[in-house]
Amino acid sequence: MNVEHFTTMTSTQPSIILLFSGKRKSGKDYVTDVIQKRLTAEMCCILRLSAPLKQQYAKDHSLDYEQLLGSGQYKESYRADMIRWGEMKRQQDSGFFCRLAIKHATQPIWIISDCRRMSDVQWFHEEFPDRCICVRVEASEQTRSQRGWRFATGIDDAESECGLDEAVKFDYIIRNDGADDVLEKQLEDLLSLIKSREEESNTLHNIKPEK
Ligand SMILES: Nc1ncnc2c1ncn2[C@@H]1O[C@H](COP(=O)(O)OP(=O)(O)OP(=O)(O)O)[C@@H](O)[C@H]1O
Ligand SMILES: C[C@@](O)(CCOP(=O)(O)O)CC(=O)O
Repeated sequence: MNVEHFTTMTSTQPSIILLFSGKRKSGKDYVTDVIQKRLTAEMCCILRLSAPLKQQYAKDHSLDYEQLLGSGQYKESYRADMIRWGEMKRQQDSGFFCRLAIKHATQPIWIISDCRRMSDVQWFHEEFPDRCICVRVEASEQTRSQRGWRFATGIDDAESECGLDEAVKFDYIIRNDGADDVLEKQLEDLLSLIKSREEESNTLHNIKPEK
């Protein structure tokens, strides 16, 4: 699908928010990067709830923020402690990282690439009613293992990984087991869904496209 199909909005509010979730190494970053490229960085930004978390955690613990953002072993060795640290903050204020993550966003389409908890999904639905699309990225355990995933007790069986396994109705589920043509077809379908929801949302919120 061409980017011209999507409108440039004059509003400072987003017209659509894609709430992405998925297990470790399901390919959330990979898939969201491809979608952003299709929509262009002018139209669409990727926001990570874990970015402000990792930034503050890196500062407090004298760690390399860039490596915590990456997909390598460095991040994994701090994951359990980052989860603990983040949950302490969330207990005081469940929207803490959501608010920080969206602070500087100006594009009309937002991708939240790492929703993990019901409180994340609820926060966005409450703050931005009628603008959210819930997308799940799934890959088999075999595929995830090939990408470096190993089951870790206390991580893969905890809320950070399982908080959205039930009780969320996903608007779209992407199977990402590595076949390019299969992924491509699903991305086409998702882009069509985004376009139609964007039109509905703009009508509902009376947002006018730029001339
Ligand atoms: N469809 C794909 N084709 C090729 N490589 C892929 C695909 N999906 C994911 N990968 C690769 O698998 C690895 C894990 O993907 P990614 O970092 O996107 O997963 P993630 O769900 O964001 O993981 P985590 O949250 O555990 O860091 C990366 O090296 C990525 O490039
Ligand atoms: C600490 C944590 O934010 C790490 C997320 O890292 P990533 O999205 O897998 O790159 C997970 C969590 O918030 O429970």
